Amino acid sequence: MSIEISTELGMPKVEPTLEDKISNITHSKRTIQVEPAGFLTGIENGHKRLKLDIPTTSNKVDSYSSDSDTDAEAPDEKPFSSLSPDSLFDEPLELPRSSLGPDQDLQPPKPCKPALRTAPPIPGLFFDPSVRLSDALADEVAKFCMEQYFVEDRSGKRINQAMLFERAKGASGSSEERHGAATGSSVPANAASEPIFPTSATSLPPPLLSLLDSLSHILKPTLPDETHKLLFPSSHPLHARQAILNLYAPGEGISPHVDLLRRFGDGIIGVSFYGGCVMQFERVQGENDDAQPEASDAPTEEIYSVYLPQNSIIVLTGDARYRWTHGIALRDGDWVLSDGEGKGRDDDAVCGTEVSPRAGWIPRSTRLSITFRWLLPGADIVGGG
Ligand SMILES: O=C(O)CCC(=O)C(=O)O
Ligand SMILES: [Fe+2]
Repeated sequence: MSIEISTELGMPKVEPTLEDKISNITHSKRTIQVEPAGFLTGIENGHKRLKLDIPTTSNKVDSYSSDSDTDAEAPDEKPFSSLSPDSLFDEPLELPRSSLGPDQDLQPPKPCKPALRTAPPIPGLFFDPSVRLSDALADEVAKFCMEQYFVEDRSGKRINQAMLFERAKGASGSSEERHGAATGSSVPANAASEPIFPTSATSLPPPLLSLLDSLSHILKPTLPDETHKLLFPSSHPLHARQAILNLYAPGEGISPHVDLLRRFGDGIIGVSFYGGCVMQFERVQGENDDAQPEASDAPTEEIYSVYLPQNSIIVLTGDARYRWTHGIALRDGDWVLSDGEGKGRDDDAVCGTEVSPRAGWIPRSTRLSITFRWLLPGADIVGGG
């Protein structure tokens, strides 16, 4: 079953519940699938899945051909083809806009500042382009996700987002149960006002659990101990994880956002599959200043762009998670500093009509991302009214 949902992209000040999102959205674009793993009561079947078919603007030409460029009510609709409804801004933000037009697909946006290939100096952001999943593991995980979640629905629409949940260990019910296949019937039409998660299935599917296991090993030597512990606690974790899977066609992206403050905790892991893209980080002005108690040394720039190659891993904690937005511009490709360049030096980038000879245009291909986040207490109580 499909449910039409829509969202105002002018973001609400009060964080919406899933029910709010289902009932209030008006401009959204993603066809999403929710794979519940059960921490709400009320639904018997552990394999229900919810598809939310959202009016799409995934066609990049459409997104630029509209004459509503100055439409103040939907300022963020055009530059991005996708918006995770689970990752809304806490405040509206002015979005960067690509200068690409429908006939300029392979033209770089100008003025242009090529993206870095290494981590920018944002506290709490960990990224090392040489630390990657093996091709074999990446292929296995991506293949599983594609076959399991990114199928066409009955109307032929491509699903491009799936959310998977686990249950916190120690919560009532068996924490050891596993569920893999996302098969079964859809939720009832009034799902938005009912608990949508079953009680039986309680964990992420095995390929994602082994991905987490590998990530723990791969990241161990590169992360500070406390960051590694935050992401991969050795004893039972306090919180349940959510995995959000996003599939991007070339030209698609995600609006700059801070992952919901009251729904997700600190410590976010993002993995890129199939293709790379540039992720842009922009310091949040003012609004989230009290989200985290400790202040940090201010980086010199307000905006950084970083190229995330295939099979790479990025970790956001602290400031990077709470005080900086992340987003992916709607573009067919990205200007990226050449290999060996971009060690975080400001003078590597050239702006204006010239682009640094040390930068190259990397066309986008299909990209799958898997993002792991901790669900905060109460974040599982969605849609129950
Ligand atoms: O695709 C990505 O890497 C980012 C996804 C994201 O930020 C989100 O779903 O909140
Ligand atoms: Fe996000």
